Amino acid sequence: YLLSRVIHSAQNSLPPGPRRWPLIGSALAFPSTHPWLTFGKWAKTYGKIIYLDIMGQPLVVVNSAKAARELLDQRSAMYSDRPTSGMAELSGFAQALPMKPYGDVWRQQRKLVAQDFSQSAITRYHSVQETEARKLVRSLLEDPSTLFDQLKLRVGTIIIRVTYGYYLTGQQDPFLTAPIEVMVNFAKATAPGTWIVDYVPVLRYLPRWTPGAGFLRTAEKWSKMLWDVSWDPYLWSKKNLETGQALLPNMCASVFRAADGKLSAEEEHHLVWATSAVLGGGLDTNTSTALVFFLAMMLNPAVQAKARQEIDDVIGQDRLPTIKDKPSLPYLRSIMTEVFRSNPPGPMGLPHALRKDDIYEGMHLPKGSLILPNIWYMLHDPEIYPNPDEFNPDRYNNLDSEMEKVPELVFGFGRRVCPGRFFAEGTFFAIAATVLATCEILPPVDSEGNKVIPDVRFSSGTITFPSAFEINLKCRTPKAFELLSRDSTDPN
Ligand code: HEM
Repeated sequence: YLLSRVIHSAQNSLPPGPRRWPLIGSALAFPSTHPWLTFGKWAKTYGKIIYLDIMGQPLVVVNSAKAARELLDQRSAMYSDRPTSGMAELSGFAQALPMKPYGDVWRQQRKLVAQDFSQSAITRYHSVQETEARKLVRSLLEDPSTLFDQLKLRVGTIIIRVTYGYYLTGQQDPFLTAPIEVMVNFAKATAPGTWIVDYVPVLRYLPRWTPGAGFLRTAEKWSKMLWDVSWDPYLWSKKNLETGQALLPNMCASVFRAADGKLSAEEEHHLVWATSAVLGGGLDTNTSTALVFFLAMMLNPAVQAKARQEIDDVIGQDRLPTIKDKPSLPYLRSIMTEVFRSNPPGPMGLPHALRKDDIYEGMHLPKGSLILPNIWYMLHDPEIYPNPDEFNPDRYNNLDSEMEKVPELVFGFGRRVCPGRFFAEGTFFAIAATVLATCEILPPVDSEGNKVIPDVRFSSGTITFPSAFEINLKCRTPKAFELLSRDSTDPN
């Protein structure tokens, strides 16, 4: 009763935001690309919580880490839902846990992922991550111009191997090319402000032949692709667990074993969509992170040299670093942190949805609002990170308590926080440590021997990527080259 009275009195105190017009609300002001940059600029005018209304759909942008913590973490029972209608749902993405509404099905799927990728369970995947990192560096030494393709291949190999026990045959393997294509659709389907049907759900009932209903045909096509991408590797894994071709351990096999090989139709459904979420969650995010790392290293030779020195001091040159060495390499951890801070792969995370009316610092946040955390701005707020555009791993003073604040934002919030965080950090560490221990990352040179420094832009969308750039890679010593050709046999 009290809350409803407070809400009533706060009816007129929605958070500030751009002007709202009748019917369309603030649709005209919604940025068509890179919304995190515009929302960040708006922080100066409107403050850290911004209210928009797109054709009746309330949207709340959260520009402050403190507010995100207080709302999405501390009030997580109210803030853990996802938007339930619109293009993402029409395209089938709401079947997999990242976009599932908060509830039992989400809980079942999430449990499967959380078990297999818990901090203690993932040590059994270390050797897969380390071996693929070595293969990556070897291929890059052969031809550094293949950086983008090789990264997709190696990150894809890791995630598909640990999820289904399948080892990719190469870059053209459909088990890799199909999910990459589906991730492009995912980025488009979930980009806020793109689809009118996200705000006017009744449009989904348009007859398919009407002008303007093209999005329905697109959604149908995307939905079919998603279905195949989710079921095909799962069915392969199920069949080949019996033939012995599926490599162990892997997530599907672990779930089968725990159930004595007998899954009900419902359990099988949960497993298919949970594994599909792992594939989707782990592919583009880790590729984007590793690309930003290579770019940052090429542009910052002094940072690179300092990291190499740390590895030489702590590990020496007779073996390669393994993921177990991470706690003893604080400078390398600062570099990883700075990579995440400078360009978080998901600049606005994933939208949460608010289940009930709420009041925050006297402002009314209406039930059903989409909550968009502007992670990018939280990590570029000059009051918290002075000179935010400078790549400076020293800003953390090697302190884990300072570093930790970055992944705590980059991997999302509350009950929806990324369940793949520690596995993702393992893949990233394996790549970063292996390449720094063995190579120098240099800019390419033109025909006259001048360094070519690329002008890199970042794409818009749910997961952001740097535009194409090239690197040069020089192996440090013959011994380093020799170490790279061994698989990691760490029995962890
Ligand atoms: C650098 C790598 C990664 C980053 C930056 C990242 C970031 C995120 C973010 C921001 C969210 C949304 C959290 C929220 O709603 O507040 C998320 C969700 C999710 N991520 Fe990751 N992620 C990464 C890697 C992975 C990996 C490797 C996996 C697979 C094991 C994974 C699986 C998932 C899943 C299943 C969800 C949905 C969780 C839910 O809705 O309950 N992610 N991730």
